[in-house]
Amino acid sequence: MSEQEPSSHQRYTVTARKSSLGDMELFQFPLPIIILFILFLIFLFELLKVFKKDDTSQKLPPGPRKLPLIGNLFSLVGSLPHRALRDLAKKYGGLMHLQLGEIPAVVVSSSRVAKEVLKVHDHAFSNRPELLAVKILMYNCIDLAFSPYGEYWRQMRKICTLELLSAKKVKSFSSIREGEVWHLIESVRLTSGSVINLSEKIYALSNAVTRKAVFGDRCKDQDALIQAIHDAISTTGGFDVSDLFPSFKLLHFFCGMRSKVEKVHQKVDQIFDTIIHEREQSALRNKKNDNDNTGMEDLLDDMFSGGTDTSSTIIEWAISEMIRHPTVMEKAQAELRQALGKKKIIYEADIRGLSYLKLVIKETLRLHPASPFLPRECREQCEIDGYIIPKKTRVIVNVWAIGTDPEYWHNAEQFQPERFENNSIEFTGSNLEYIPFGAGRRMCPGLGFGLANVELPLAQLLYHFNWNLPVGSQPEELDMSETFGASVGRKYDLRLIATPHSSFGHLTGVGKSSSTRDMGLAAYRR
Ligand code: HEM
Repeated sequence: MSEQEPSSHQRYTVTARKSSLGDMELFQFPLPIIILFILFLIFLFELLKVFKKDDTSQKLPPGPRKLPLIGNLFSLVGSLPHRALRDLAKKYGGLMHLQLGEIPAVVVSSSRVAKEVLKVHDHAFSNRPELLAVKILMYNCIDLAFSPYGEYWRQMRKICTLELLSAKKVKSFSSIREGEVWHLIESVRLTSGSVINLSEKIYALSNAVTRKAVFGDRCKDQDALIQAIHDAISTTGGFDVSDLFPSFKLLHFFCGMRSKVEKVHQKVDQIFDTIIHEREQSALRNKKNDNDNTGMEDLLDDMFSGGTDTSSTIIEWAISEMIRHPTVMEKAQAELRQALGKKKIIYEADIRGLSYLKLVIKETLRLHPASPFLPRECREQCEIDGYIIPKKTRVIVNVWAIGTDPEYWHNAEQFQPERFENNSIEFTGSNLEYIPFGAGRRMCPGLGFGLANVELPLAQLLYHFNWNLPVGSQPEELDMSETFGASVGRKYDLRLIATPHSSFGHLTGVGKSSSTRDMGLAAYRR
């Protein structure tokens, strides 16, 4: 051993002395610095976990880098979710992985991947995500739209498609639609050239049709119920704090979502109680009279909440687009006025053969799908495009992004109904580049009813009136901003001036003379 080298005993003593010196120095740091240091270590640890996860889960679809706790939520700030997700998809592709708060999600933004999800692996993606608002409002998700995939859902769906929403049933409501549209036309005509809030009128029409189809004239609280359903729907967009951080119960409390939904639920619940009571009484009376005409109707209550907002939203967007594209409006009006001549009363059968009107509706549904997302959840681990989608991943099919994908659509964001001329693209779920009603097992069963609620009002509004913006506004100035909920509607109400079409002299005076008016309504009540 050389003189300079310490003995093993000396080495031990030096080390021990160093470490005891270190301890002393540590305890000399002020407490806040130590706390900050510990917090920093925790943050670092979390960050490493995220990177490590990214390393080990290479088979997840690509996506932007996730931050601890909030994941990719910051990427959604600043624009509406369907637009923000489309912009992200431009960078990361048609299948993208995101972490939305606590929720792992994949976003589908191309028709090719949509085909994989909604057709090839439809079975694996046929669940719905569990949303707080839906859980509270729909008595723990027992409704058709949000019930988990399984036997219960299958039975409900069968009854609904075969009995409640069959073509025969939809047709049986035609006199309700015809009568209510007559009321709308009358009320617009009476505004005689002043600016009207057309959004309100269209919404009231959809409510009235829904209300009458569901309750007839029996429910006392119809208006309150429809309003409550509207409020309820606005809470089910799926991007609320409570849906992105389901286990942070305290956060739900502070954000007020739970109490808001519970209030709406209480209102709906009270009204349903009254309806059930009334129906029990009526069933008893029917039983006494040996008259069994009850049956399916109770299920309708649950079903029709989907019908009101969607139909009115589509009519609003169709007219907005036509205001911005006057040549389209003129073409649609010319078709109607040519086909209907000078008919006073218009029935659904009269507009069945109109082709341009259908193109206008199709194009509106492409640019403004009432539901911009199909909300799904993965029931079992699945492989798509070589990537793994773990079980329970939330799946967001961006219907709007797919419908405006420039790879499939020429001038994708322009309103051109002619694009549907001479091609076989339909919204029945077989063309995956165009899915406003969804596709696969959970596709919308209310397609027929929904379209019937759009076609007749739109046709009559165009047939009877010419439409203009308030004086001084140019068509291209019409604000087309959107607002996000379960459906994407206009942010600002549509205010227009209606001028009765000049060649309809027969309409002038209708309404002033009650006998003419009654004649019209009687025709609908045939
Ligand atoms: C024209 C208006 C409508 C549009 C654009 C529309 C759109 C949609 C969409 C995109 C879905 C999700 C489909 C999927 O996940 O693949 C859906 C589901 C559904 N829609 Fe509609 N809908 C409309 C009208 C209606 C009407 C009038 C009703 C009922 C009277 C209705 C009842 C339902 C139900 C019950 C579901 C859930 C089906 C299930 O999960 O099995 N919809 N709708």
